[in-house]
This record gives sequence, C-alpha cells and structure tokens, in this order.
Amino acid sequence: MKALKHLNKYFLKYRYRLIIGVIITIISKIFALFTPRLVGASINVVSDYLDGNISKAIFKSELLTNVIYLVGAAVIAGLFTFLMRQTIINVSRYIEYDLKNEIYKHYQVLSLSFYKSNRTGDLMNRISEDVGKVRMYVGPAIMYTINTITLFAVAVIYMADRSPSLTLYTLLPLPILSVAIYKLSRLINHRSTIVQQSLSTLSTFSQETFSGISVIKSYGIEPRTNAEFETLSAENREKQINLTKVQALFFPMMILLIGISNLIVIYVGGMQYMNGKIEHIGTIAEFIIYVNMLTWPVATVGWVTSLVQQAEASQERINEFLNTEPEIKNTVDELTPIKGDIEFKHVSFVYPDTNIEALKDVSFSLKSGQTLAILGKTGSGKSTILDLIGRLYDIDKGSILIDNTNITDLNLSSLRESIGYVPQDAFLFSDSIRNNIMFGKEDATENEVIDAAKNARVHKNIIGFSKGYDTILGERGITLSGGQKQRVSIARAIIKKPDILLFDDCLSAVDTETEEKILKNLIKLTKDKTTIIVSHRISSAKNADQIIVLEDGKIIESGNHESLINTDGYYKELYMKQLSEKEM
Ligand SMILES: Nc1ncnc2c1ncn2[C@@H]1O[C@H](COP(=O)(O)OP(=O)(O)OP(=O)(O)O)[C@@H](O)[C@H]1O
Repeated sequence: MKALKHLNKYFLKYRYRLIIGVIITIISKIFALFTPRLVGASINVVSDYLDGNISKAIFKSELLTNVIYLVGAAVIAGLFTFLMRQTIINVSRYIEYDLKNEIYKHYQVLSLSFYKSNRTGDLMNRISEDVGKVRMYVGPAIMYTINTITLFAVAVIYMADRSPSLTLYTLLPLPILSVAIYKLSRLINHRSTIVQQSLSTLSTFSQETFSGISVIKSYGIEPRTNAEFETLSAENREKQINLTKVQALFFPMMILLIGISNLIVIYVGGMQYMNGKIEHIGTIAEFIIYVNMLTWPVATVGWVTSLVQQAEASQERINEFLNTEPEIKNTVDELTPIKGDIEFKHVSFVYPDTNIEALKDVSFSLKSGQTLAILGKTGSGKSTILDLIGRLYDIDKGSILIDNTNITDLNLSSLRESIGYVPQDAFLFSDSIRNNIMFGKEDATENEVIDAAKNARVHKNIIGFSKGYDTILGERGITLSGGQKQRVSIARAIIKKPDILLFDDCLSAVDTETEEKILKNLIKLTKDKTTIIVSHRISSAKNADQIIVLEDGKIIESGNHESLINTDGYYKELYMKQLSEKEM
C-alpha cells in the first residue's frame, strides 16, 4: 500500500464528496436490508392465518402493509444505490482525470534523455492503462468495501437478533467463497495481463506493417507478413481461450457456494424450527434472502483484494516516472530577455545514454545578428551544437555563454522562447497547415501566416491544394513531400521572429534553385538575428559571417567563405566538388 499513498492528496481534495458517498452507501444498505425482514414477517402472517391465529381482515391488512413497506424500502434503497455510484464512482473519475493531468504535466518537463531511454508505448501505457487500474482502486474497490462492511454489519445484527446459531451456520461457507474468488481473480488478472501483452504485440506488428506498407509492397513480402500475423494471431487466440477457461469458473463457483449456503439454511433452519429453537417459519425465508444478499459482497472481498494489488503495482510504475527528476532544470525565476550573443568556450559533451563524445573542445563566438554556418561529415556533432544552445542537454566540460551569461543562469523559458528551431526531420502535427505554421506563434494573423509561408517559398504549394491553408496533414490528411515539409517547418520558425534562429540541415530536400530563393529571403529576415545554419552545401554556408567545419566532434577549419576556399581542406574540397556538379 506504500505506492498508493500518493493518492491520499486526492482523497483529501475530494473528502466531502467521499464522506457523502459513505453516508449514502450506509443508508442504501439499511433500506436494502428491510427486504428480508419484511418477507419473513409476511410469511409469518400467512402462517398465522393458516393456523387460524389471526382473522382474514387482519391477515389482509398486515400483508398489504408489508407489501407497501417492501416497495417503499426497495425504491429508497434503489435511489440511494444510484446516488452511491454517482458520488463514489464520480470521485474516482475526478481522481483519474487529476492523475492523468499530473503525469502528463510531469512528462512535459522531463528532459530529452528521458524520452530517449523510455519507449513511447511505455509512457502511453502508464498514463492510460495504469491510471485505469488505479481508478479501479479509487472507485469500485472503495465503494464495494464500504458496501460490504455496511451490509455485513447491519445484516449480522439483524440475523443474530433472530437466531445466533443459525447465523453462524449461514456465514460459515462465506470466507471459503471469498478466498476462492480471491485466488480466481488473481489467476484471471495474470492471464488478462498475458492477453494484454499479446494484444499489444499484435497491434504493434500491424501498425508497423501499415506504416511501412510501401516497403512491404515494393519488396513483395506480403505473404511473409501475412504468415507472421497469423502466427501472432494464433498465439493470441490460445491466450484468450486460456483466460476464458478461468473466467468461466467464476459464476459456477458462486452459484455452487450460494447453493451450499441455502441448503445449510434450509436444513439447519428446518431442524431448529422443528426443535422449537426458531419460533417462526418466516425466519428461514428471511435467512435465505440474507445469504443471497451477502454472497456477492463477500465475493467482492476477494475481487477487491486483487484490484488493490493491481492498483498498487500500477501506481508503483506511475510513481517511478513521477519521481524522475528532470535533468534540465530552470534555476532562475525572473525572466531573462535574450539579445543573441553566443559563445562556446572549450565545450566537450558526451551523450549520457551512448557514451559517445559528440563534441571535443569546441570554441567559437558569435555576436548578436551574425550568421554562423556549420559544415562537416555526418555524425560530426553539428546537430549536437544546436541542441546544446537550446539547452536540451547540459554540458560536461567548458561553458556556453549567451549574452555573456552562462546558459544555466538564464531562465529556461526565456531561452527557449528566444529560439526558432528548424529540425533536421521536419515534424508536422496531424492538423491544418495553418495551425502547423501558427504553432510558432499562437496569435499570428492570417497575413503573418501567409508572409511566413511566402518567405519559406511554400505559399504557392499550399494554395495549390483544394483546401489551401486548411489542408489537414498527417495520417488522415495529405502527405507533403520532404521539401514541402521542410519549408512549412521553416515558416513555423520564422513566424515566431525569434532572436536566435537554428536551421538544422533543413534545406536538404529542396532543389538548389529553391534553396537559393529561400536563402535570399532568410538573409533579409535574419539581418538582425543570430543565425546558425547547419548544412552539407556550400551554397547555404557561403554568405555566413563565420563558417566552422567539424570532424569527429572537433573544429578542424574556421573562417569565412573567402578565407576557407583559399585554404586546402574539407571546405575547399567540398566547394570544388559542388562547383563542378553545378557546371555539369
Ligand atoms: N540523442 C543522442 N543520444 C546518443 N547519441 C547521440 C544522440 N544524438 C547524436 N548522437 C551521437 O552523437 C554524434 C554526433 O551526432 P550529431 O547528430 O550531432 O551529428 P551531425 O553532425 O548533426 O550528423 P548529421 O549530419 O548526420 O545530422 C553521433 O555519433 C551520434 O550517433
């Protein structure tokens, strides 16, 4: 129960609703327990009349009174049972909502390395399935526990009042029932988990094959994927059948135990009636109803125990993430406006998960408004520099200064708000093109959106679609070409008008002619902004104030276009190669 302590704050938050829920539950059970008493009394009236102890008129009036009370008690019990679910189950839905929000909010502050080391499926599971299991503890488990305790307490008092020894015999099989249900519930849960895992393997497999359907079709491997699907499906079928086997035992077992209890009541009750230990025949009928009313709540004790165990395991998994501290923390409360000077002083950086030393003693300095181009072979550390400027990771050695202040002494929101980042793989959301661009500036006007799209040279493509800027992208929408995606992603960054612009090889999928035009626009737009362009093309780098060339995490060349084409090295070689390609 240690992990579940996390939920106490929510119980405290909803304490009034819960207290009302408990009171309502108690009232509903008290009224529900009028039924056996009234049925017993009615049978006694019939027996008295048959024995000639009461007149027909008294018999009729007593029976009628009992029936009216019975209907009244049933209506009130029904109404309060409805209200009981409305309060306690509603509280569980509120807590489920709060917990989901708490987890989601926490996910948002966790660093990139957390996402690298945990699978997306796992993150999703903890916020949906695990929260669902915790809700079963917060709602049904608590409701059934109060229900059982109340029902039991009231029923035992009523029963003992009639016949203490018959009460003992009646209750005897119930603990057996509870333990049996507990064992069965555990088995059902165990097998359900296996079914869930197999279902998730099946859906992951299907999702992958549908996402990669073009590869599957072009390689003609449909029969192979079909066979794999069939194998997984057959495994799932076997697991489902195994689960059904134990589920099917649940009700027969309950019916068997109720039957045994009924037999005991009839046999022991009948003997006691004949011995004169029980005065009225109605008591036997009353006890039979008690047995049937108590069976389900007693069975739920076993079920609830296994629910609590599952909730505990799920909450433990949730707490594991909730207790994960974000590696990148904001340490400065006040906002720190950014001008855009950037300086790297002997920066070295090792990726914590792979231990790859991506940067080795990198130093450069860039004044606000200047442009830096970074070139180098793949894996040389170019993107890493951009990630460090956005403080997606903290460095091990050296220092990064923004406006002469150490990056860790800046307010994290101020820093990130001042950056417009265009990643290497443009990620667009399944939303309209307009909203994807406005992601950079929530309150952008239509003209601003169009301007940004024009500057990124994608406006003409967009208006070519029948729904223009309202065209939906993503799974249920259209698929943009690689170059179109990159340009929408550029529009998203420039609409923000940030002080620092980071372009990570984001023109790689556009032809050189369009690249030239976009670059021309960017020169105008980024005149007074600090800009870093990562590229494999000289055309993107040549106008930069500074150019650095990286190799294996180290700066091997630096200067400007003029100085670098006059020095033998990577830049000059690339320049000559791309020049000759252009001439061809
Ligand atoms: N998130 C990460 N976790 C672990 N290692 C990483 C991560 N990102 C990059 N690396 C490693 O760090 C090194 C530098 O990668 P980086 O992405 O900075 O190179 P790059 O020069 O931008 O390459 P490219 O031109 O292919 O984009 C590579 O060896 C890469 O495998």
